[in-house]
Amino acid sequence: MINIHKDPAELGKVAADLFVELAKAAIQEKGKFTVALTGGSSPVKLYGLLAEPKYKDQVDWSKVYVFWGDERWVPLEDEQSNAGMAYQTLLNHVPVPEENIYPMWAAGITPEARAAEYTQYIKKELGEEGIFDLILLGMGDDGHTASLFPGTDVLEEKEDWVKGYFLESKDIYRITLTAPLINKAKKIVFFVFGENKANALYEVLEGESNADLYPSQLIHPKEGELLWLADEAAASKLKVK
Ligand SMILES: O=C(O)[C@H](O)[C@@H](O)[C@H](O)[C@H](O)COP(=O)(O)O
Repeated sequence: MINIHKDPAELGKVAADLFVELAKAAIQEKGKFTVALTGGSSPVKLYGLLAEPKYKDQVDWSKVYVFWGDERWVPLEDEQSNAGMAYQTLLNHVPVPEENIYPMWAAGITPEARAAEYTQYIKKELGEEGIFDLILLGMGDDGHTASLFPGTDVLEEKEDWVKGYFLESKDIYRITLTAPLINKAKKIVFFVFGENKANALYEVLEGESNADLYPSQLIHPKEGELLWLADEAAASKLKVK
């Protein structure tokens, strides 16, 4: 399903309401809410809103467990760090216990080994099923999502939940949840803003199926729900709205 809104500010509010609603429901149902955050610029508005009293005060943050969909392999202080951005905009401003937060990057370990460790953290908090309550995703103008980039081997992954690998096109190590894990989630929400995403959004949703070229096509929850939140600019090439 796709929801198209005027601009990113409006979409931020829709996403913040949804986050609060899902968190409350999960906490009421099973005593915890598990979420994988996205990096990039798209979620910044959402994180800022969630840190405001209007939203913050509605969530029992002691029962929120925070993971990431992907990370650039840099320390948290680096301006490229997805976790660093989430701390600055959200996590430093809400009472979520530090032990509930699982950044992907860690010192003194390879991205590949960290991927195996991260899988264990997911199992510890989510159980062997690995079903996130919510996974937030962005999409690049090349159709990548998380660190599932066009033409990379990680797109073929069928078993592992987390992978660390060297991304030649960006000259950096990445660590990412894989499509098989993401697709187990109860709810997956994509944020897509801006005219530069219009072509990729059209190709992913209405173009021919080619997940090697447009990896966001790999995202189809098995039993959960998929929601695309787009602004008018990103949705401008879609035929079905
Ligand atoms: O670490 C990353 O690079 C991301 O998680 C990536 O998948 C991102 O979500 C998209 O590139 C969209 O980025 P923007 O929101 O900045 O357009």
